[in-house]
Amino acid sequence: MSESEESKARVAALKREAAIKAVSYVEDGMAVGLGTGSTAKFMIDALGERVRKEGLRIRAIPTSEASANQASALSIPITNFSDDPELDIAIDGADEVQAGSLFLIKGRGGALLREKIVAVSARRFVVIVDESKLVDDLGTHMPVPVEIIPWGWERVENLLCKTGARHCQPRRNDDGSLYQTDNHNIIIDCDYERIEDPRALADQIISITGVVDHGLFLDVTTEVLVAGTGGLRRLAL
Ligand SMILES: O=C[C@H](O)[C@H](O)[C@H](O)COP(=O)(O)O
Repeated sequence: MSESEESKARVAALKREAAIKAVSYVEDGMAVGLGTGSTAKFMIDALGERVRKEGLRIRAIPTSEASANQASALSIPITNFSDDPELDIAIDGADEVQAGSLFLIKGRGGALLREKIVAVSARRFVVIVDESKLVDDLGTHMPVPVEIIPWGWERVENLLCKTGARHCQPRRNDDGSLYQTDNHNIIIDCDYERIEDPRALADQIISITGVVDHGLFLDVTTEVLVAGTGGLRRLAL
C-alpha cells in the first residue's frame, strides 16, 4: 500500500468510528435524518446493519438521491415531512467544524440544501467528522458553497463576489458543464480564506435574490463526534 493509500485508509477508519458511535444513539421507533457524503455513507451502512441484525425499527429522511438509494438498498424505511414533521435525530458529516461554536461549512458533495432542511427539523443534530475537519476559523480550507437558481446565475455570482470572497466560481462537472444539485439548482463556491463573522456573512449571502441557501450551518449543531488518532471526542456547547 502506498503512503497516500495508507493515509486514505486511516481517515476512512476514523470516519467510520465516528459514524458507528453516532448510530449507537439511534433507538427503536425514531425518525432519523440521513446525511450525505463519505462519512454519512459509513453511518447509513451501520444503520442498515442494525436494521438487518437487530430488527431496529426506524423511519428515515435522506438528504440526497445517493443517500436515498443507499438507504433503500439496505431496507431502511423512508418517511417524509408529512408523516414525520420533526425528526428525533439527524446525523451528517461536515467539511469544516469550528470547535468553539460548532459552526460548520457543509456542501462539498452538493447536498447542502436538503441537509440543512433535515438538520433544522431534527431535535438532535449530530455531526460526525475525522479530526482533519476541525478549524479555528471557518473558510480556512473550504469555500462556502452557495446553492442558487440557474436562471441569471452570472448576476448572482457577481453579487456573491462582493461579499468579501477572494474567488467565486460556479461548480462544474469534469466535462465543463455546470454541476447541478438534486434540486436542479447550481452551486457557486465562494472562497473567503478566513471568515471573521459567519453570522454577518450568512445574512449577507441569504439576502441576495436568487440564492436558495448556503453551506454555513450556524446554531444548528447539537454535538460533534470527532474521531482522531487519540480516540473519539464529543464536542457540545
Ligand atoms: O454535500 C455534502 C455534505 O455536506 C457532506 O456531508 C460533506 O461534504 C462532508 O463529506 P465527507 O464526509 O465526504 O467529508
